[in-house]
Amino acid sequence: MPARLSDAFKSHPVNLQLKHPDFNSLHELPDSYAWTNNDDHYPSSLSSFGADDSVPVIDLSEPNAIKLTGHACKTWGVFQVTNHGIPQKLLDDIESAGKSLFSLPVEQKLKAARPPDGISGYGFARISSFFRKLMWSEGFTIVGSPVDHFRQLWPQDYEKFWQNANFFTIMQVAKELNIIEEYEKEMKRLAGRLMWLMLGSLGISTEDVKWAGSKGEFKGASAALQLNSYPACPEPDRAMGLAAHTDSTLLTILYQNNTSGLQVLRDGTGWVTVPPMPGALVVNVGDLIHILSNGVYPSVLHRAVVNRTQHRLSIAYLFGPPASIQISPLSKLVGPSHPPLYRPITWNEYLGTKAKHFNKALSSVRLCAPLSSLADVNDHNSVKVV
Ligand SMILES: C=C1C[C@]23C[C@H]1CC[C@H]2[C@@]12CCC[C@@](C)(C(=O)O1)[C@H]2[C@@H]3C(=O)O
Ligand SMILES: O=C(O)CCC(=O)C(=O)O
Ligand SMILES: [Fe+2]
Repeated sequence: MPARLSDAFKSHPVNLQLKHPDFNSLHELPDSYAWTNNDDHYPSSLSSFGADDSVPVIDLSEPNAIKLTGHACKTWGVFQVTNHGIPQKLLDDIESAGKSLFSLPVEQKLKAARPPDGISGYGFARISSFFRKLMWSEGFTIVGSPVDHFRQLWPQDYEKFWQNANFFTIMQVAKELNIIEEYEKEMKRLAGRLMWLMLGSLGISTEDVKWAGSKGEFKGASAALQLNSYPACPEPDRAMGLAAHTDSTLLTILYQNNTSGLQVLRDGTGWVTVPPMPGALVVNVGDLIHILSNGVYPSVLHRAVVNRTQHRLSIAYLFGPPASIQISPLSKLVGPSHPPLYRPITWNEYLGTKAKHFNKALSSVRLCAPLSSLADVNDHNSVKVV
């Protein structure tokens, strides 16, 4: 049987069974949440106010969207998209569904805690184990059908729930499960479209990517939905919502509510805020596009900061290939003058590598170490970007 995404961490369990706090009851920042510059692997304070250095916004209905996408991937690794075809109603609905999940009592959420060797469930971000300090956030990871999740995450409650709940509650939960399902379906379609804008701009066509299917529809693709909640924080300048990382995906589509917090690290500039734009979605280049493109489209280092007054919510659709397909630099992009820089690796194997090496994961699959004089500035893991 081919490997499934949900098995990715079976051989790399991570123990994060720390009790999650009730953030709303904390009126000052506990020491365990107070970050200093030394606690992050990357510079934390450099903030950019440059008005002309802002993340590209691409209107997907424009005829030159493909060119703009290629340029954004090469120079930023992140862009926002408008006219993407996801109905505003669905974005509003998924935001409400996310809010209602996070507003459950802590004990209820902890019943759905992600097991150490699992991918799905409630808890701190997986990468938390690489830091001495805790992040000011909580998350739900959903892989596959939300109905199966409901059953798996709250097994004791599942049968009882359908037997005892009143009509209104049942309708409410059914509606939320439906919204998550619909959101996953729409995101998958958009992810496929974005993949072809990215690959197309590199001169790659559907025949070049066998696992994309004959119509390039990425039928066997896998994905995870990550709901992130960042409660208002009494001392935002000393806290970290989600520490700097690149996504272990092909690409990530992120919806953020109207509160800013997402920042990307830009060479020579520092941390640049990706401002929330009503109706727009953020697209990140992940490590697997970095590999497929042989480093031409570098994955983007990003993080989430928090604020004093507003609760922030983000929903990331983490899109990847079928879990057991080998990903390697596309043959059209390699040749005598462009040797392949990365060895073939499956998504599951890469997730395991990330669980083990975190920000050294990409360089650990690199074939030839860059000479210091030819340092690959696109590889965050070999060169510190300051
Ligand atoms: C498919 C994925 C991608 C994961 C692991 C697994 C499920 C959850 C994803 C995230 C979501 C939050 C940031 C991150 C860094 C984390 O800690 O969990 C992501 C990670 C990755 O991109 O590496
Ligand atoms: O909350 C955000 O803006 C970032 C979330 C993120 O980076 C992730 O879920 O991978
Ligand atoms: Fe991310």
